[in-house]
Amino acid sequence: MANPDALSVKRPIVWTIAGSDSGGGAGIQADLATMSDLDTHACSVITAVTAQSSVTVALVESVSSKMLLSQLDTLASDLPPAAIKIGLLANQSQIDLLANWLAKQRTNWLQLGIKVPVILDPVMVATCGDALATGAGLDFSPFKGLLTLITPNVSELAVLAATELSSVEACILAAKNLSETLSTSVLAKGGDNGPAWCQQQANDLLVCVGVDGISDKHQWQSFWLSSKRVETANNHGTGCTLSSAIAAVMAHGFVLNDAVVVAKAYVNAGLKASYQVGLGPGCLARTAWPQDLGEFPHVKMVSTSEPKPVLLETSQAKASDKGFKRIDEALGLYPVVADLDILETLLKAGAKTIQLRIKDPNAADLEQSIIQAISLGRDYQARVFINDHWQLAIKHQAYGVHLGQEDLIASNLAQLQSANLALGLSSHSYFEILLANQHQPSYIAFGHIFPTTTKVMPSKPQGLAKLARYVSLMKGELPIVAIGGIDATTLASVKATLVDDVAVVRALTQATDPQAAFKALNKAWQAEV
Ligand SMILES: Cc1ncc(COP(=O)(O)OP(=O)(O)O)c(N)n1
Ligand SMILES: Cc1nc(C(=O)O)sc1CCOP(=O)(O)O
Ligand SMILES: [Mg+2]
Repeated sequence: MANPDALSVKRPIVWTIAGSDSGGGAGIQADLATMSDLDTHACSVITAVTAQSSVTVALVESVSSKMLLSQLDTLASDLPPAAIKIGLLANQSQIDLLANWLAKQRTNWLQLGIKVPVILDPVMVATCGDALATGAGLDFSPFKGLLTLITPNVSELAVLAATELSSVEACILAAKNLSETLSTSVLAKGGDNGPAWCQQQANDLLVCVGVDGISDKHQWQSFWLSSKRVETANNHGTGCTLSSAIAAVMAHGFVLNDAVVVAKAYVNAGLKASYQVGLGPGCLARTAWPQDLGEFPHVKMVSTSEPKPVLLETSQAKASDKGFKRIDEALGLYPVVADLDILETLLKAGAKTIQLRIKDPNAADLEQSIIQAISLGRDYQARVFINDHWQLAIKHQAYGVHLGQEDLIASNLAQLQSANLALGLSSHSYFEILLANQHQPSYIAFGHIFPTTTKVMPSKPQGLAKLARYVSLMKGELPIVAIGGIDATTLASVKATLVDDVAVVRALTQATDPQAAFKALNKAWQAEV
């Protein structure tokens, strides 16, 4: 069970609707290789056949409307997609036909309660510089409201926006305008050497529009995703690989923001292992689901006061100065409780880490409760974390503070760090793990693993397969604490993912004998797998 792949029940179906690249590095060929490498079953709808090598596109022939439609209908009846990637559309009539078809299917799927993510890579030119689509300016507006994400590179964005993108601000504006015009999230890719402002490193801009299952604080926001540029000439098929990886990861049930960062890590790893073939740019290698944190991008929310992406050298140096207190002993079974009686009961039962979580900021005896919880922690030599109320935690010198991603924006982390408090941060996705990890907290909580009634969550239950993926990504970096719906019946399966620690609320607070419940659960947690 430690191997996340072993937890995938079956290969979800992903479609690529794109053109054939006879050279094998891009188009349908790159898409199928990527989708298969990322544990999905790939189906193809071919829009055009290209006579293409690494140095030239000799001929492009689009398939007939009849053939395009027949491929779509034939697949839909037997191999319905969990996600769709659209690449080369050879002419305007293909755009119109596909948009019409998608609009009808979308209604059918929605009636069945199915939402199929659609990722459009607006391919216009091959890596060798030759044009692939015919017609001066393709009009993608028929796709309005039908897409989940569009992934133009900076040059394609400039064509779509009919303007030069010579500054960061111009790029942000064009991406936001495109997101409004097509009612979709946008990933504007700065990976190819483009304007001067994006040559130093690879900066992609993600504009989030109505993304399912993410924090309200990230909705409608834009983020810079920055990676060091991988110096290689072998970049043929990078855009195809990225967009098909996004579709494949979404087909596994990850939210859009996660799919984008995983796909970026996949492309970075693929570029590093890329190989020369033919006389022109060679191809990306297929390196399977990324498990190396170093391949993932740095994430920065765009604000009007700080619109520019970070300079990676500087931000990495800063992060290492900023690390929060390391926790030497495992947190273990970590109860999260709302009052002092149960806090003391569980300390008596042997809890060595515990959290006081009082959600009402106007609770009459809030400060007094916090003082007493901290003092009880000292009496029982236990680590007491205070949820949310970081100023009171500093004032009364708690062991640590637990904050959500939403709380991060309103908290002063520098103050917490200089007071030498430990910091736990919540996360609910790869994307939030990256954001949390950039603050170098003492641990990262990840949830909710199973359904919970303790709080209303914007995200879906993550399940064990995702938990195992996050654990394998973060092993050796920081302790990961699993939370949400964990009880005596699920504890063993959570432990089998090799997660470091587990936090529980109801399994203890709603037990008839919380002390006995703690002892039993703790024994099960401490037992060898
Ligand atoms: C260990 C642990 N993990 C997650 C949470 C949730 O924290 P947060 O996202 O701040 O939500 P609230 O608890 O404040 O509702 C937690 N408290 N503890
Ligand atoms: C407080 C909390 N935070 C979560 C997160 O995923 O961030 S899940 C959660 C509730 C956990 O309660 P129970 O153990 O009763 O399911
Ligand atoms: Mg909180």
